[in-house]
Amino acid sequence: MSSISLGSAAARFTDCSSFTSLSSSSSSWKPYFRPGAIRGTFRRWKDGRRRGHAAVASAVAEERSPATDYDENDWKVQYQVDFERRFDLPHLSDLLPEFTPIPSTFRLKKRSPSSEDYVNGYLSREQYNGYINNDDRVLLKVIKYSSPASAGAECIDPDCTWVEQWIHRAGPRKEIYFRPEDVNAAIVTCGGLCPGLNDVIRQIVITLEMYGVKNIVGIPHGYRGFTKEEPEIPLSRKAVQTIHLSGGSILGVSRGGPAIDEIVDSIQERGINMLFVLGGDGTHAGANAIHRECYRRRMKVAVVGVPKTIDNDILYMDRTFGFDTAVEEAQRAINSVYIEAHSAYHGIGVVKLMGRNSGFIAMHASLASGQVDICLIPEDPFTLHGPNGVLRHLRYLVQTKGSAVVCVAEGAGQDLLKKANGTDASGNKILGDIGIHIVQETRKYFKEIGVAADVKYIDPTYMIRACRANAADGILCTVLGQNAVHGAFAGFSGITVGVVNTHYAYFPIPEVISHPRLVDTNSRMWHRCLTSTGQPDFV
Ligand SMILES: Nc1ncnc2c1ncn2[C@@H]1O[C@H](COP(=O)(O)OP(=O)(O)OP(=O)(O)O)[C@@H](O)[C@H]1O
Ligand SMILES: O=P(O)(O)OC[C@H]1O[C@](O)(CO)[C@@H](O)[C@@H]1O
Ligand SMILES: [Mg+2]
Repeated sequence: MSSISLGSAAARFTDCSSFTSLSSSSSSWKPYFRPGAIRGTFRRWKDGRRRGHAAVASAVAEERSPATDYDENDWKVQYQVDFERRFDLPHLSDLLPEFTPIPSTFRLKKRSPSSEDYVNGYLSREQYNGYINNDDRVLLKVIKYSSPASAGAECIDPDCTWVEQWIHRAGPRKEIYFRPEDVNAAIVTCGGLCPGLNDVIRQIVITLEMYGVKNIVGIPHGYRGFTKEEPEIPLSRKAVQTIHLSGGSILGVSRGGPAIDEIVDSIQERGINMLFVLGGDGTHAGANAIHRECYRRRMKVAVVGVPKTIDNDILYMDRTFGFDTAVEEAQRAINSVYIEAHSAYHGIGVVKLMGRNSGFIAMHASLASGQVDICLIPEDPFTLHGPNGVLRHLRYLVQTKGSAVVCVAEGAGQDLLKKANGTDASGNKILGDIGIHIVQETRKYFKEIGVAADVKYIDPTYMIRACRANAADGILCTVLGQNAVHGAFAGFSGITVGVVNTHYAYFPIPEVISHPRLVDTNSRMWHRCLTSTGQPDFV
């Protein structure tokens, strides 16, 4: 375990000279958040003291005015503080305030800065090397609603139609909380496979080495690798140089595994002080529990996640790595099933795609291919039988167009299947096979009505997941991997990294896994998909 000294948490927050109080400008602005407003609570109050947002929050909770600056606008402060508190990042110096940071060892420029490169104790702009300030924010959301009613719960003020939300920007900080020579970094990949896992592993290793880290290991087969018998896998730039050229994870994956206590015991015994966790919602729940247990034991361990899921079901992010590749591969399967169906007499092609809770892959692949007549997702219930059912529409399609293609997400229509399939080792519900069910019911239905139908079925799910990342995902993985390392060196723990409005941001883990991100069936995108397929309502 490393043990450099860290400074007070306040050292993380920088100059506040540009802060404008909320009330001083409140008459001229409507938004809940505006650039700088979120940062405001970290800054100087009217009494000249600096306080963090926690002080504002407790003052608001006690119905005191936190500072005269905030007097007239309690609802704004409350909402702002709530939002800001939710998205504030846990930092090791919150736990161990005695530690002070050191200048970053991550340099993009060849030349190290000399004393002339510093102005008032800070690196001059030229020497800044693209470092990110802890006060920098990325726009999560800005919406100008047409009426307060359509803004809904996001606007507390009855007149408000404007919502802005800002979150922490990812990237290298000019001060770091670990000496590279003290770092023992470990990487673990959990859950199911996903295109790009090797790309992220590779980039984490490369970036760690750029900071000067020598001790990097991989934990084999997910959290299961934290048992005593499992030896670590040594990692270096040389070892990972070409791993991104194939799919899967060189470390292996698994579901289930040891209890959090046992994992943290193992982290302690192995002396790991930076843990990079690649996985989905379950993995992140585990990562957060590990972070909290390390915190409880006062262990200086930075736990940083990188969300992995082809399902794209993580909140707030533009997309998760692997999703783009999955959509591209899914299109190939749709094209094959289309050709089969189109070439047969009264051909019906059914393709099942992944998507446990969320139909993003099915929706996007249907939109991309333009060959799908019926897209079925978990978020939009449907019936197979009856006058408004899928089967009646299939009959109409084969009799008018000659063929039809159905694209179904694996989590769709689970209410139509027999219940109680149990759970997997991680506690996830085992889904019934909706693809097979649709095929069987279609064959039965056409036989019963005496209309010929040639039903073909493709289940490409594991082929899609085992692919190597495409170019877009390759870039995403690279940037996420780098930012994961920057986050750990910056001293954050219990965080994860994602792309938001094309910028990269850090999130506290609980915020992104509070529930799965779902396709909004009132969204324009789902309506576009329905326009493209031409399917009616199936209820
Ligand atoms: N709530 C939880 N708390 C602690 N650990 C968890 C929790 N949920 C899952 N895990 C652990 O996280 C690991 C991965 O979980 P899971 O199998 O659900 O995959 P996932 O990360 O959600 O990825 P995928 O997208 O492939 O489903 C498992 O080892 C599991 O034991
Ligand atoms: O068969 P496995 O490995 O349990 O994984 C299946 C699950 O993994 C995912 O791809 C990712 O969560 C889901 O869509 C799917 O239900
Ligand atoms: Mg999951």
